[in-house]
Amino acid sequence: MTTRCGFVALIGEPNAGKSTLTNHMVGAKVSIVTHKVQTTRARIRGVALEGDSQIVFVDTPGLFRPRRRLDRAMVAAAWGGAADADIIVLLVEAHRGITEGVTRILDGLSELPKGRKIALAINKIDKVEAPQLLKLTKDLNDRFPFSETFMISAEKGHGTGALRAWLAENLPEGPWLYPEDQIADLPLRMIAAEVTREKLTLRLHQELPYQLTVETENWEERKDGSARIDQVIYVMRDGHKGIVLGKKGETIKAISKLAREELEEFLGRRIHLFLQVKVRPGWLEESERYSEMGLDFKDGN
Ligand SMILES: Nc1nc2c(ncn2[C@@H]2O[C@H](COP(=O)(O)OP(=O)(O)OP(=O)(O)O)[C@@H](O)[C@H]2O)c(=O)[nH]1
Repeated sequence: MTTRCGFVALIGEPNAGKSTLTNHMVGAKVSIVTHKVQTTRARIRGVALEGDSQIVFVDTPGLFRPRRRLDRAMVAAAWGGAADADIIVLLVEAHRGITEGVTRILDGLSELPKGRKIALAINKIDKVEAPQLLKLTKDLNDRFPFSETFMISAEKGHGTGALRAWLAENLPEGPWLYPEDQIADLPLRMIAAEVTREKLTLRLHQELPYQLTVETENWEERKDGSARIDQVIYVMRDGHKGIVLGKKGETIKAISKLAREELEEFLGRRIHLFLQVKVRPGWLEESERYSEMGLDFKDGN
């Protein structure tokens, strides 16, 4: 049997639907989907199997205009991820069309070395009528020579099968990166951290959630079928620690409960979740943290 395997980078503006598409393709909730933009901080991968192909999805952070240093690292990571991938898929929102952000991404694509397959996926087609969709398809293809165009609804699953099949056929021949029986376990620690970060984000609406990170430090399988998961929530300042903990620890308790419930549902078994809050001043500026968060595409592959 000839196997195929490779990386597929999903790029697009914030909210284009990259996480939704990854989740749909992989069939598990690997990255969080919220209405807030720029939630995808870590480089979360999902692995999909299609026939003899193993498709490793790279869910890049949004390509937006960088401000702080971390933002710049994210944009660089997104382009780095795209440049290293075997196939790039640009997601454009059907109803928003060619925005300034899309124009910037098209310019960026033109600067990448030639020869790589770059597909266009027009997403959220459920929001537009056919004539508008056809015009956008033509306009985008006039601007960039895409290998292929797909019209999809990541949320409803329309057209995603065709995209997946095309990706599977176009990846390079080679051995699978992940043994079949390990695929399910692969991103679990990351998923668990993302679930907790999602609950924190939803609970603490202000600026704060963007200034914290969650790491799964320990994962212990227990004989009774349950699992113990230890996580650390890193914040920037002592004051933030107080906010995350809440009065008499009420906030962290509520977050822990919500995260545990979602994990139990996702994993289908009992979970003992232990959260700790630690202050790590200036982590936003610590460059070594970026690679730990998976922001350097070349690290840890
Ligand atoms: N109507 C419609 N909504 C969609 C579709 N795909 C995604 N969405 C919605 O669009 C929003 C953004 O989707 P995400 O998957 O979080 O977008 P993203 O590109 O990962 O965003 P960032 O992580 O911020 O870069 C969510 O509210 C999704 O439910 C679609 O096909 N149709």
